[in-house]
Amino acid sequence: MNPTDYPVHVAAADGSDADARLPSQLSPDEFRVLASVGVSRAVLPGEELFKRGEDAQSMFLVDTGEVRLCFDDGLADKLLGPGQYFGELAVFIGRHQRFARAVAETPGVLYEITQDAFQALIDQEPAHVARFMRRSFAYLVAGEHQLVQSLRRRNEDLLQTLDTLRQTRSELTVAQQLVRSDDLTGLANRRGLYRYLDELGHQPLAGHRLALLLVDIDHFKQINDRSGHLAGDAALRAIAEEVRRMAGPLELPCRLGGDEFALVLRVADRGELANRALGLLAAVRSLRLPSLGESRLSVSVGGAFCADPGGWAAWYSEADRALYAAKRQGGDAWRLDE
Ligand SMILES: Nc1nc2c(ncn2[C@@H]2O[C@H](COP(=O)(O)OP(=O)(O)OP(=O)(O)O)[C@@H](O)[C@H]2O)c(=O)[nH]1
Repeated sequence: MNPTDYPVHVAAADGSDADARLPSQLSPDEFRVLASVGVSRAVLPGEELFKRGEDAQSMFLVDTGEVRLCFDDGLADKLLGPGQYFGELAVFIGRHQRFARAVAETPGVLYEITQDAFQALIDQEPAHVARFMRRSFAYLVAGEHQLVQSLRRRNEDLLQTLDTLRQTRSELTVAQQLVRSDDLTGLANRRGLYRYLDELGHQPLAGHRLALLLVDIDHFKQINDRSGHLAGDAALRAIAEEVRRMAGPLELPCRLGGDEFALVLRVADRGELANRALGLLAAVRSLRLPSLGESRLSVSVGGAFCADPGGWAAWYSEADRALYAAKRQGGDAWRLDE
């Protein structure tokens, strides 16, 4: 066999080939020549020949028994048997740190060849040594190539996993948005409102006051009864649109449930809050929905300023009191709880 034709078999980097054997099998002739400059040494199972990271000064031939090379870093171990060699870089390139740990797997006999002994062999048997080195380098290059391939495959797997994670994250974001919004109107729901209030606690208000407007449709039950549930839904969507239009970019329009909506606003003062509430009353009053025929829509609005966004219950009940004051007034009106 041509020296470079030796089948090269390197254990897979994923450790799937734990019992891989190096094909670095020496011919009896090569073994004899190399062993002639080595020192024979008997080893017992578990005996450590060198550690990973240790300064390398000699190479080894396995005469009998087996030796395990442990690379760690997720690479599979390699098991070497009679006629195989390892640690050869120590005699090729001189001092370097060992890549692996070598441990005797079974009782056996090894030949240890030092750098000086190898140097002497180069002078005595240049043709043999040249052939041996050529074959060893071919093996090392092929091993390196397989390692690069395996790292590339691993990298591709990682990129794919990353893609899947990104997709899952965006699906999660969509799912979170759905969980926090109302199906019928697309406005935030109660869960969305609580989340918004949580986040509000950490944001500066820049000279504004936080205010809540509670909005409830007047006589909505009658609308459903007279025009049907679908017409009622259309009315809810149309009013939701007006509530949404009334909200600025940092403000939250939401549907709390049934025919009740809420707007969390940032206003300068009472006057601005009144204008926003009156604007909403007027916008709803001017709605004309074909599905409602001659029936007109109106809402009642209750407002309250907020002392603490964490104290939602108190804030809500103040706005609710104002809302019912507006209802008692006959609806289509707004009141502020002061
Ligand atoms: N079409 C429709 N109706 C709903 C929906 N959710 C709740 N409703 C109805 O909204 C109505 C609310 O009625 P009430 O709470 O009595 O209020 P109201 O008739 O507006 O009375 P006032 O508030 O006192 O003016 C009920 O008849 C509910 O069935 C919905 O998603 N779609």
